[in-house]
Amino acid sequence: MTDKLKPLREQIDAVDAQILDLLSRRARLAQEVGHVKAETNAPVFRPEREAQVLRAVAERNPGPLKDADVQTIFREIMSACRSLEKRVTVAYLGPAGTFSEQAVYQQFGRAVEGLPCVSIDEVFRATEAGTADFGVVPVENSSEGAINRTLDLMLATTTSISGEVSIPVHHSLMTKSGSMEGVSVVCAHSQALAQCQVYLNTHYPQLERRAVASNAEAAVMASNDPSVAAIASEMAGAQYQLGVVAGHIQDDPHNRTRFAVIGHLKTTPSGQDQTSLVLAVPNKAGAVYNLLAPLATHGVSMTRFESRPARMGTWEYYFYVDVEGHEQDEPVARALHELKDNASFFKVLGSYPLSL
Ligand SMILES: O=C(O)C(=O)C[C@]1(C(=O)O)C=C[C@@H](O)C=C1
Repeated sequence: MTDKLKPLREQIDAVDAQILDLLSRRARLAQEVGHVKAETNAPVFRPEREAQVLRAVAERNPGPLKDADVQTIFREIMSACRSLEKRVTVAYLGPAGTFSEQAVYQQFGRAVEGLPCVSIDEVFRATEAGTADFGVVPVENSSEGAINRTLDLMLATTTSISGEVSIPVHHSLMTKSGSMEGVSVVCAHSQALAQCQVYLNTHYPQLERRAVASNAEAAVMASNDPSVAAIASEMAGAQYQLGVVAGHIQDDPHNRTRFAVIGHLKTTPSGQDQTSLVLAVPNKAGAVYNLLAPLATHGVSMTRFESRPARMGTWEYYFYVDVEGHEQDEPVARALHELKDNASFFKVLGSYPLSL
């Protein structure tokens, strides 16, 4: 067996040496890009370029590695190269171990400075103030719908959206001991409790359910108190040394959360983009129909439509609309121009690459 392995391992060593040489060459090129950018004060993080690189890698992938795995490797390569130009700071809803932190790594790779914040408001504040270069905030969950606080703050602040990340959300029930003996309360973020209600009703109907600020906070509580069970990601459980009682307990096995990357960057078209808008119309019959007509006229697809009360006591609404394409793409630009004329309020939240 060893005789057969030896020559194969020698070949792997030789390939690794080549990979390392190529990586160093790539890193030096990124450093040069960094110098050029520094001269013109150009932004280091370019999500549209990174999306193009990752799409090209998947298209060129000859196998046998899976496209998603090759993309993960290249995301980390770009992350490390980018950090030679500048290590970007990204604010997210903490503490460490939340799905928001996972979303940060999914978008930026591991070579970033994560800035855990206590609330979604704080993520917006840190990003607006420039304490963080970017922020990552939850926008919607496939089972529970929109995260209203995020929608309200997108309307109210000067940040724009420069990317989106969608991640699978799998919840586990965890305790300090890995068993449910002596447990009287289960803690989690209210969204997670809602996403696991069928499981909890079936298996633990007698347990008190307590909503806390985040699933990671629930994990911290469970790590300090054997009477507390937490619902959180296994990543959070591992971070706080919890034992898993049951995994994948969310009612919807395909449960996902979409996150937005917010900042001050305006991205240029990547070829496969989406544009997010907030609109309002005067409260009269047919107004919403007329508002959206330009999208159909110019063949622009709407992928999301969400309404939020304007909170002025007048039964007026803001509409959060996502359309396919970049605001600089000709049909989108035309449609937006006409939409703006029909709307009593119009704000482009951002155009950004579709998540992979
Ligand atoms: O092409 C650039 O603008 C780079 O800075 C290089 C690079 C990369 O490593 O490929 C790194 C960071 C950017 O976000 C995009 C790409």
